[in-house]
Amino acid sequence: MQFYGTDISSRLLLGTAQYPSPAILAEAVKSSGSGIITVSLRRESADGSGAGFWDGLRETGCRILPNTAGCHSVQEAVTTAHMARDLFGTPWIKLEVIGHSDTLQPDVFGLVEAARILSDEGFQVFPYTTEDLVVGERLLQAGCEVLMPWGAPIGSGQGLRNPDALRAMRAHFPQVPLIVDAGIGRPSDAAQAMELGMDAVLLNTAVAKAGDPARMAAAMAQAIEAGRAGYEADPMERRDMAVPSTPVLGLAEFA
Ligand SMILES: CC(=O)[C@@H](O)[C@H](O)COP(=O)(O)O
Repeated sequence: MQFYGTDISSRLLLGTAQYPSPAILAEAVKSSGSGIITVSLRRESADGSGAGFWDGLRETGCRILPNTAGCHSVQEAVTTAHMARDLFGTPWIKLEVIGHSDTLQPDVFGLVEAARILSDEGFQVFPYTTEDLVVGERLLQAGCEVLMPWGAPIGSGQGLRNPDALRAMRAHFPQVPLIVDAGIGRPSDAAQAMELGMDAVLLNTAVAKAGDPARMAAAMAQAIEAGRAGYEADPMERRDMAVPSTPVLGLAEFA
């Protein structure tokens, strides 16, 4: 599996915010087996006081996917992406343009605009979007080669709110890498996303806020692997009626 031509070692992308300590974050990253971690430039200080934190992230050996979390306008997101490229030396950017402070849902109009600007400038954009197919198409036209539909509002831990729409997305964009981003609460949510045919899952709060983040990170990784294996194994169709699973041949008959 590749994102923008880069081979991906794990289908779990991990967020780095809200951990009780940098040491616990490092432990969680290690036990997740994740090869990609995402970091918010707006949430960490850009004046140099965040430098130790960013150095710690680099030491994990993971590829860094900077994000524009907290940006509410196209201009803010584009400027933040420029800072991220300077700081981390990567063309990758997880693009968030937030449209609503309560739901933290994407402003899909601003998102498409920002995606076009950044793609034209050579960025490889990972857009945090809704499951809307038309928006997905516009993002691809804007230059995105990956889509990141939300599972549920960021930080809510609600699990997949609209699995049917994610299934439709998979069918509509069979060749596009799809990463469910946000709202995962439990390993079963992550497994469900993978069973729907998603290529990867990005999550943060579920691990950072778990009682034992390292253990939860490992559980998420296992769930993602199991869900993917289940998808690839081509599950049986659901049936409306019972169908006996044990043969009746050879049973004794009583007159
Ligand atoms: C870290 C990050 O990028 C978040 O904005 C992301 O969307 C994850 O959401 P959860 O915290 O709900 O997993």
